[in-house]
Amino acid sequence: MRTPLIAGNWKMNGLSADAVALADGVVQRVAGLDGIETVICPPFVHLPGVAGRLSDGIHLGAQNCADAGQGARTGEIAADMLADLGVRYVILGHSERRQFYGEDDATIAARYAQALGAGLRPILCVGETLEERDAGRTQAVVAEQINGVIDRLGSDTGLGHGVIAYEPVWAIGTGRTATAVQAQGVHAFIREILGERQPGLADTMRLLYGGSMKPANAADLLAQPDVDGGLIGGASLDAEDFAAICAAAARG
Ligand SMILES: O=C[C@H](O)COP(=O)(O)O
Repeated sequence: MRTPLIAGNWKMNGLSADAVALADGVVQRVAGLDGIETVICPPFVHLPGVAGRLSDGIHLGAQNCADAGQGARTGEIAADMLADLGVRYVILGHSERRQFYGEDDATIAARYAQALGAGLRPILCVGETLEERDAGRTQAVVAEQINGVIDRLGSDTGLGHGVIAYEPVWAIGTGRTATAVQAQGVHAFIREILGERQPGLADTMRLLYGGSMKPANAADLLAQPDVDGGLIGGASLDAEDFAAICAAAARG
């Protein structure tokens, strides 16, 4: 039995007062929901402010962590610094990091290893561009992204207690969502990869869908057998919308 997980990725939005108000709005609406886990991932600078507002079952997440331990890495944040603030989850390999900051499988794997080492739960993002989907390369791209991390982590640790988020790049912030059937197809494929590479995790690892998930389409997506939750961008900036998605996950 996989507990549904709904994670809100606030991306680079909000000043400190906005972050606290949004966290309060989420806690107020989500705290009573049973049977789901909720994570909110504010920008780094808002982590301490938001940490003090959360209640049981609502965890703190970060949007990245460094690919090395503390030291000479200007502008980076080490995984143990995040753990020290009460962060439990960390998003890694988001397509915006891959696209705008050139993060590749090697750096993502190094970040993943750092996160596991600090006791954080990585949320590894994978997904194809529209061009890749149109060229029939969705499975190849997703497999390459997952295997690229597993190969570098080595068999001792593997993906550990992480989570995978399937986020088709063409659905992120575009209002264009993968259909429930498309999402389920890729999630089932990811489970096949896990079955081959990390058999112990194939049934237990949670697979999130991300890409224009909203209250209107959440129930349909979350009803799919291999969709165990969502990684929510735009809709996580509205406490009511985010709570409605959490409620759909709790009902499903
Ligand atoms: O991390 C979240 C994803 O990028 C999805 O963003 P979105 O819900 O705004 O499409």
